[in-house]
Parts: sequence; C-alpha cells; structure tokens
Amino acid sequence: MDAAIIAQDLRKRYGDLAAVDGVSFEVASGEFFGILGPNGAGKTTTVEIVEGLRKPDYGTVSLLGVSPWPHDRDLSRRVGVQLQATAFFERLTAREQLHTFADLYGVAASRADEMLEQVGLTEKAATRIEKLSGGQAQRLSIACALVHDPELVFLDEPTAALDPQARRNLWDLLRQVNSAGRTVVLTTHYMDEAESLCDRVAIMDHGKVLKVDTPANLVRDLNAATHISVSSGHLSAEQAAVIADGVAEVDDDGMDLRFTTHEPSAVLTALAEQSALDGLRVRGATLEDVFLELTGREYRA
Ligand SMILES: Nc1ncnc2c1ncn2[C@@H]1O[C@H](COP(=O)(O)OP(=O)(O)OP(=O)(O)O)[C@@H](O)[C@H]1O
Repeated sequence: MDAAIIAQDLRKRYGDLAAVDGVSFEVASGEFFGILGPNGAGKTTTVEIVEGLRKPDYGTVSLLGVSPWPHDRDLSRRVGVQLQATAFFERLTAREQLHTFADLYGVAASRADEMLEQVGLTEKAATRIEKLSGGQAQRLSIACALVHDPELVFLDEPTAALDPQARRNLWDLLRQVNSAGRTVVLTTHYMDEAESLCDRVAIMDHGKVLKVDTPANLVRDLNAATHISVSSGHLSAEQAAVIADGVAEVDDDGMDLRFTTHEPSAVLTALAEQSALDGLRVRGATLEDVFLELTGREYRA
C-alpha cells in the first residue's frame, strides 16, 4: 500500500481523560477514509494530531512521508484542512474569502474563481459569508481547503447540521474531490455518510479505534440477521411460523408480518411461492449494528 498517512500509537490526555488512547491506522494514497464515532470519541483530536495542529503526548505520524510536527511549510502546501464555517474571515463575500485563501497560498485569483464554480457558488460570489446558508458555507469551506490543489484533504464533520438534501449535494461534491485523485480523510458521526462515501472506515469510541475495514466487510463480519417484512393478512400465524428454516423470530402486529432471519433467500423464496410479497421490505445490518456489536450499546451520535 502506498501510504498517505501512517499513524502509530497516538495518545493524548486532557487531565484524567484519555481523549486519544493508542490510535493506529494507515490511509492509502487516493483512498476515501472515514473516522466514525459518536461525539467525544476523539475523532477531532486524532485528525488534529495527524494534521500537525496538535502535538501528541506519544506516538508518531507520517503524513505524505513527512512528520507533520513541528510545522512544515512545504507539507502544508500539499495538504488541505477544511475549516469549520465559523472560522471564516468576517464580513467578506464568498469570493473575497476564497481569494484571501488563494493569496495566502500564492495561488492565482482565477483558480479561486474556478473553485467557486466547482462547488456551485458562482451565483453567491458577491454574497457576504454571514448570509450564506449552512450548505453554502460548508461548500465554501471545502473550496478554501482545496484552492491550492492539495493531494490530501481533511474534512471534519462537513455535513453537520445540514438538511438531508444539502447533505446529499455535498456528498456528490466530496465524491468528485476523491475521484479527482485526492486522498480524503473524513470525520463524521453519521453512519450513513461513512457507509455511502468511504472506502474504509475506522470506528472510534472512547479514544480508541475499535475496528478498521470497508463498510461492506464490517457489516459482513457481523453475520447479523436480516429483517424482512410484508403486509399482514396473506399468511396465517401457523404458515408464518414454519415458513422456512433459519427464522429466528416472527412477529405480526396486524399491519406488518416481520421475520428476523439468517437465511433471507429461503424466506423470500417461500413468501414468493405463497404470493405473500405485498409490501415487501428487507433491511440488512448497517454500521449501527456493527457499533452495537463492538461496544454493546446503541449508537447515539
Ligand atoms: N482542549 C481540550 N481540553 C480538554 N478536553 C478536551 C479538549 N479537546 C477535546 N477534549 C475532550 O476530549 C474528548 C475527545 O474530543 P474530540 O473533540 O476529539 O472528540 P470528537 O470525536 O471529535 O467529538 P465531536 O464529534 O463532538 O467533535 C472529549 O471528551 C472532549 O471533551
């Protein structure tokens, strides 16, 4: 693996609290890597150490082959860090904000305008940043992180507090950023976001990485049950009870008839044979189930 990041045994304490407690992971060049965990899991502290913004108490980081601490100017030109929208310069328009960043990096103003176009903000170029919507402000902060064309970009909860449509639009943008060949490191507390965007995900809790793998492997390793539901009324309780081998649970509330099973294809075949597929819904395990399995508690972001 051509590694963009190698983090080894990172540790950071705040008083009695081990905010980051022995974190190791590698990110391959070109990968879309997610760090997923609930509030306070230690995601931000971890990425700030990797970015070189925070000194770890212990552990080493190789970022694009270089140590990010102490600060290295050449390295910062190769790396983009998305600012939280609250860190914008005050009272500037969207274009002025982006031009200011371009200037700091010695990048041409024309490149900044291209970036504005790429994130879909050309029409808002003359709008003052405090007048941008949440989604627009996030897009601008991503543009600021990308204006110097970095190889690797860190995005810290870029879709926090956005409505579902704005989140989906931003996901498309993040996919484009990655397809253009950049390595992306995303921290998020949204399970669906990690599942949809990331090649691999590190699940963090209480300062530790519990597991790293592709979302599909994380779910497959669980060997969790599938939930199948159809409309009630097509099968008697007796028929439902013996529908197929491998059914762990049957429940009928008069609206929906639900099966919990490790043999979903056998149940679906039997339901089809009995013409009982009306209102069919199938739900497999998700990363939420993975979190539950790893920590013993429900995921609450
Ligand atoms: N400067 C600090 N001083 C003291 N405690 C801190 C400091 N920064 C973070 N912490 C604590 O360390 C723990 C990890 O925080 P961190 O921000 O890394 O978590 P996170 O997973 O990014 O959470 P969130 O999703 O809420 O940003 C939290 O309990 C937090 O309160």
